[in-house]
Amino acid sequence: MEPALEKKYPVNAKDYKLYEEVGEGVSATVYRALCIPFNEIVAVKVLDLERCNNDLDGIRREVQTMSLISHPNLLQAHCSFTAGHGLWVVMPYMKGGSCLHIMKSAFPEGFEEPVISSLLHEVLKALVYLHSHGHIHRDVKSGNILVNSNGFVKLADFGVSACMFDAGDRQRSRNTFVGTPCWMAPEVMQQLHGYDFKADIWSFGITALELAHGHAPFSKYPPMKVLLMTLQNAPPGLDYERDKRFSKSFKEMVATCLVKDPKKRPTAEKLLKHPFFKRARAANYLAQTILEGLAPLGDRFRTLKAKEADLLVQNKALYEDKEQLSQQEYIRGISAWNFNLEDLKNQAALIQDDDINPNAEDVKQKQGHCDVGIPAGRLSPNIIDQAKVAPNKKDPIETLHDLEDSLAPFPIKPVQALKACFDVREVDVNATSPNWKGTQSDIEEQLPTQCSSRAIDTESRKNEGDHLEPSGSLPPHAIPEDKKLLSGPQQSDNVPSPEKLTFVDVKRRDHQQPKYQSELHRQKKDSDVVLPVEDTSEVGVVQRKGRFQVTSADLSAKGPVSCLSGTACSGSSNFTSPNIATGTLLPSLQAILQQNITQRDEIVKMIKYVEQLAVKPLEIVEAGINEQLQASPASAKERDLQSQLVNLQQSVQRLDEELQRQRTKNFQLVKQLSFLAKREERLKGQ
Ligand SMILES: Nc1ncnc2c1ncn2[C@@H]1O[C@H](COP(=O)(O)OP(=O)(O)OP(=O)(O)O)[C@@H](O)[C@H]1O
Repeated sequence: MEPALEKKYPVNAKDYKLYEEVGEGVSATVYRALCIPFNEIVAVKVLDLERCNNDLDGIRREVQTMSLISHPNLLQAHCSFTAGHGLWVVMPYMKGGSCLHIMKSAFPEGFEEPVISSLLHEVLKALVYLHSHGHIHRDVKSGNILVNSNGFVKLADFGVSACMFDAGDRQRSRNTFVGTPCWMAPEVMQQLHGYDFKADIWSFGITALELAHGHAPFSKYPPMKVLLMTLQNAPPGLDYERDKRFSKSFKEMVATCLVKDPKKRPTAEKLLKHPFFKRARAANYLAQTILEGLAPLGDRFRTLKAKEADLLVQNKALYEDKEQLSQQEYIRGISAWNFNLEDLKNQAALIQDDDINPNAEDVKQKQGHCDVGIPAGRLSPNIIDQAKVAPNKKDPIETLHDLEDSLAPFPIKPVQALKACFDVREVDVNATSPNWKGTQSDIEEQLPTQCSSRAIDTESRKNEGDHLEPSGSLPPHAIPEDKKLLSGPQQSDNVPSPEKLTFVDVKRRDHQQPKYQSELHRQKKDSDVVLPVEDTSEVGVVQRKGRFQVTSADLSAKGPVSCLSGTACSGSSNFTSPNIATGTLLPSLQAILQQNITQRDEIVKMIKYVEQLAVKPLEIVEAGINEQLQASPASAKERDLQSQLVNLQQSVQRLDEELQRQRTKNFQLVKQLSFLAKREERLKGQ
């Protein structure tokens, strides 16, 4: 441990004198500062708790991780404390700043290979340490690689790191969508099985390209487009004309990291043995090569900020263009993707015909070559065609459809991935729909059971605030029957298809309605597919996250809701209405009851199956977690199994909840049936 870290740094703001700004992130500003009692220059990262969007869990995680880790290549916090509505994190001052800032100031075309090797070698050592201690960094990028005045390299920013062995919320957070789109591994975007430390290896590969070119692949595109391109295109690599200057071993090293199948990526430990890192040189080499002649960090930061401002002024006409904004965020090295509706609207509007094409260079270089994620042969003709000819302009929803088709080889539907990107969660329709409340509609409340079952089957389902509910999906390979059980007509109506989704800014609805209607919504509204926002109110809300909801047209209170295939199941049916003949209702109710019983049986079967699979290994895992944290790192397979087991555990819990729900519904239906039967008898008697 470095001697400075053993000192007890004061935990009071008055003991620090803040100087100039040296960095800025999504929720934090970093200052050069003086620790007065020690007369020592430090960096103070001030996190604005109000700007953090209630992500206190994330902040806690960052501070916790920063103070627990201890490795020469990881930026460890000296201390942290709250001051006003800010959280101050005191850390060593890294005078050189981030590699991103160094590149932006002096190496716009990227670094030379020995520099890259030296930088990445240090980062890799940090990753080996983190992974062996059960952490995934999740935000590896040049903006988070800091260099001090002696050329020592430290990986920083644990704002989005996660612990792989954690139980509970933190474990579940591995199923969340965090990081920076350009550096984000496809499996993180896909959100199916969660992800593991191999996601860092992908980001490491992207960082290598960033250091080689001066920018990350796709960095000029808005996040939505980056998502599409990462999922659709072959992985980026060092195979362009301009990359001729790089060695074969560098190209190979990058290629091994940027494989879409995470299992095929090497571990950090294995990667460290790659011949490319034999070129790594000592810290003083870096100091001489990349730091010499650089202006002080504060000045560089100011210049970059001024450039950014200029860019904004110069592109006034394009001010609304998210590509510009995205670029500026990139220049600042900002990690998070800001999920607000305006972003969504602009991003959707930006997806044009050429947006989902691999760029010309890509096509030239990569046709016929596509990595394990989407083998070229398995690419839908759609994508291949797009690569060859310029298609007609399509609306964003159509584009999503195309994407859905073209991603058929992926185990997850892109809409699900996009839902994760939009960070919306599903809520129980019955609970939120005022039209399904009240005594008169008690029966109705019970009827659309299928509509709400989807709400349970989502991994983006979270409580408000920082608690995540159990992630939903069962590993398909673990339970082959799950497809059989959860697919088919019963499922189809539960899944809001892209054209049924409307993004609604709840908070702004009342006073900014015309402004916030997204392109997605407007276009569909025009074609009468989606209810006008005015009509949606709370009805049909299937997802909600913070102030955002996703509504489904099918859940309209005004129209009938076909929840069961071919079965009458109207959300607006009124059982007390004299217009409805009980004779026609009874068969329907009986059919629904039958469906419920069948479904319940399936769920019970599934629970049993999952329990059988899960119980024993889970005991072993629980007992072993502590050992693993201390002992040598588990193998990739072990980690994979652990991850699957946790998923299974969560699935059991989820299914159990669903079973309870179904039981209650069954009970109500039986009651209703007997009530109707009696009524019919009474009517016959009259
Ligand atoms: N200890 C440090 N010494 C010098 N500069 C620093 C230090 N820590 C951070 N910086 C600079 O401040 C920038 C923002 O810091 P940081 O990434 O930790 O903030 P953040 O809000 O977590 O940002 P993001 O989430 O966008 O990565 C960094 O990119 C880096 O340039």
